[in-house]
Amino acid sequence: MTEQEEQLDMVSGTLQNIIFAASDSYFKILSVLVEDSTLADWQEPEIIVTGTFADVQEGSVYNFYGDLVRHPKYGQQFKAQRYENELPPDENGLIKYLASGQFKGVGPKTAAKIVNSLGLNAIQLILDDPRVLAGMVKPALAQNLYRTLRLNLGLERFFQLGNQYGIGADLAGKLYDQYGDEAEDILINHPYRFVFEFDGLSFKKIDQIAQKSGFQDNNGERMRAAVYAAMNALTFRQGHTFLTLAQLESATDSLLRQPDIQQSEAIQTALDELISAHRVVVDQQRYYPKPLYDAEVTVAQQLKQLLVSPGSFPLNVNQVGQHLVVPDRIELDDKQQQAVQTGLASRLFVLTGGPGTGKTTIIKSMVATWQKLVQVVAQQGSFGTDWLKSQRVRLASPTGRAAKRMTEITGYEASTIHRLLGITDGGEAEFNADNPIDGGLLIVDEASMLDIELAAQLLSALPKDITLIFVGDSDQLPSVGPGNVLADMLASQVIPQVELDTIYRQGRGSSINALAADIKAGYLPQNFAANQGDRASFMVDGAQVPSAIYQVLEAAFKKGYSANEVQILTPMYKSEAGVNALNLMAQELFNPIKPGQKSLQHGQINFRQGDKVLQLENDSERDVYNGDMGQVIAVHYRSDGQGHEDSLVVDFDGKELLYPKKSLNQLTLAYATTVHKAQGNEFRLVIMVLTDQFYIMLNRNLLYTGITRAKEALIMVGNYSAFETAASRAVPKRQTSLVDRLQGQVETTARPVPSKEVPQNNQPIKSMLTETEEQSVSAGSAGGLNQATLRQASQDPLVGMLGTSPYDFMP
Ligand SMILES: Nc1ncnc2c1ncn2[C@@H]1O[C@H](COP(=O)(O)OP(=O)(O)OP(=O)(O)O)[C@@H](O)[C@H]1O
Repeated sequence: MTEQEEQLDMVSGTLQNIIFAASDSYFKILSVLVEDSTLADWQEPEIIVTGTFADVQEGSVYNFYGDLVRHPKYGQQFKAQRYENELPPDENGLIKYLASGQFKGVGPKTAAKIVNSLGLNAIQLILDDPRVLAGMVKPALAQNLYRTLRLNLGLERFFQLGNQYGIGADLAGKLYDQYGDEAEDILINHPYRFVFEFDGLSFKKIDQIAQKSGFQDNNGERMRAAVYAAMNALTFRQGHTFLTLAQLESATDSLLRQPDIQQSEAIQTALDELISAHRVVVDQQRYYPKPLYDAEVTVAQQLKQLLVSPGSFPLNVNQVGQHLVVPDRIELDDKQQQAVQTGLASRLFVLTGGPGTGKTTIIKSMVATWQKLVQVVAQQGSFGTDWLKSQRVRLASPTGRAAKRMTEITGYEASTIHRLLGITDGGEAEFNADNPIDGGLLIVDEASMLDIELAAQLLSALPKDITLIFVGDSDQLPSVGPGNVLADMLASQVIPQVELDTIYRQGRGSSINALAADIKAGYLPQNFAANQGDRASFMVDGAQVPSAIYQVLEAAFKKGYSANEVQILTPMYKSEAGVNALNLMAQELFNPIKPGQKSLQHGQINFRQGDKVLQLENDSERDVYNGDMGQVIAVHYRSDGQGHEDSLVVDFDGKELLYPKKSLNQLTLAYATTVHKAQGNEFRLVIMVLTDQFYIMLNRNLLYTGITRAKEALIMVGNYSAFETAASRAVPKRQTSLVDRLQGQVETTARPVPSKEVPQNNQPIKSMLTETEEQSVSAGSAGGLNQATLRQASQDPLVGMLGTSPYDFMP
């Protein structure tokens, strides 16, 4: 017992009633009839006990260890940190317990036989090894008794064991869920297995557990686990799909923190063993975690297959051009037109370009043109409605917000990639190679956010003859997970691609796009400090940054901007200019607590109605994903009779979700977020904060991604030197082999397509369009920007909407 434990109070009593049992954890609220306790001034016959409990039985006696706490609404209750099932203290009691009916097939006679033979310690002995029952009862009965005892007592025993190893009940519950009866054996004898199989325990923690069990530093299991853990940590931190031997050695060294001369040899041995066990793949001296290797190979193979697929109705670029549909009476420029034509004439295509260059316009045009082509082909080929359905348009994006925007713009249903593939939270996808999705055209927007594993899942689940188009800005931050899919596809030059580079956005937001272009080129423009119609910079010294941000925020608030329209972006969570501090500052301004208002406290955050919040985890069942933003629309208290627990109701773009208090770790305030979390989102006003404090985080892609989230106005606050450093510093390169694989030896008939050339590849085997059809060409022709298009652009509904300028935000 630790010193801390000795200070815990104890309550012993009969469990009367389980008031609440959470469905997704072992958290329970119990009503207990007190028989004994160390609580000095507890006089009541009953006490409420809360905590993490296994399959506790009403009517059984338990000892609870913990503290008496005062709940703001429910008064005093006992918060248990651990507990034990008090087993009957004498042989008669034990016989009664075993014969109580809980254990099928065990009557008073059998129970007496067991207790007489095994003594008072019978239950422990059976749990340790059910073979002690041999000869006493039939094997089937012995198995059944053992299983029921395990179910009733195994988890409790594991909770206690976990406690000895410093593992909290929550984590112990998760381990037990994953491993069941085996959990105990693994924890004691093979703890390093958790590194490979269990998500939620760090190597350091596992190492501590193993040390308690007597594992030596040079143990082989330990070395293999250390190499693998170091490999995973580094690939995920840096976004690499593979590491060099030197990188791996140094990462393992720093994880073990005991570099000595033997280390390098031990690492090499561990690595060889990991390779034999198919946990690590080595290919041309590049060391990959197996899942990343498999994903990369799958992506390369699938992309190459698409490149040579004939498609369901092959067309050449001219035929597409003749049926081009351009919405909004815009005249596409040459590159834009080339994008639509090449995109739809190829089976695989990548469209890239900065903000305001027309990517969305092209998606709209592609969808409309595709619909038209499908109609024409259906008529010519006398295809029925089934064929038409099979050619339907699918739209997807890595984030919910971007998918919603695609729907609004195209009028077609768009979804997250997770939803498109039916990916559950365990990572299993409903759609895969054996059960592909349907559709003739799939457009994936915000493709810069696609990591190698999600890309592999997506590509594996596509029909072989689909037309696949990726759209994204390769200068934005790469995906959070490993891989560099969009940039690699572009760099490979084997996939038809077009880069749009003329910025069309007029009015508000246009000088932001020009600034983005300069930053992309690696520098801040001369006019950086000079305020423009839609952007301003507010450069101050480090200590003044928070008050400068406050002034800008206050001005935005007074100008009538709602919290949803303003977004503060900053690189990190900590520090006074970090996400956490700025969120509290903005909350006080935009949504201060009112006297008597309901609220829920979680950590440092006090959530209340009206708060802008951010989802931090993927929850595919409820279709809400890491990075989605919503608004708290209600706070419910249990004491009001509303549900079993205090909870929040959050509205995510029309979808209302309930968050019981225990799941509030899935949410945080969203007035300020990191740039990473804001990827795929756009806001009317962005306040971009960079200071020298964030030096290690500063790079071009971060700044570029941050400022291009601003649709109308941008205020930059911080140190000039920080902005300058960010603009000048290229993002660290991710180590991947996708470019090599795409350019590799696998046969492909596709040839690289330089962006300036409209390719004549994918020539149809037999055109399905007749001459007459081809002549009945509709809208759209190549050409530059004319007066009509300029008028169109200036009618952008966002232009001049607020009648404010960044000058209004200056103190
Ligand atoms: N060829 C063109 N002629 C005139 N206006 C155009 C042309 N192409 C696009 N535009 C206009 O430019 C603006 C920006 O285009 P669009 O939204 O398609 O760009 P984007 O690349 O998707 O930008 P973002 O990524 O910032 O959303 C729109 O108002 C659009 O109507």
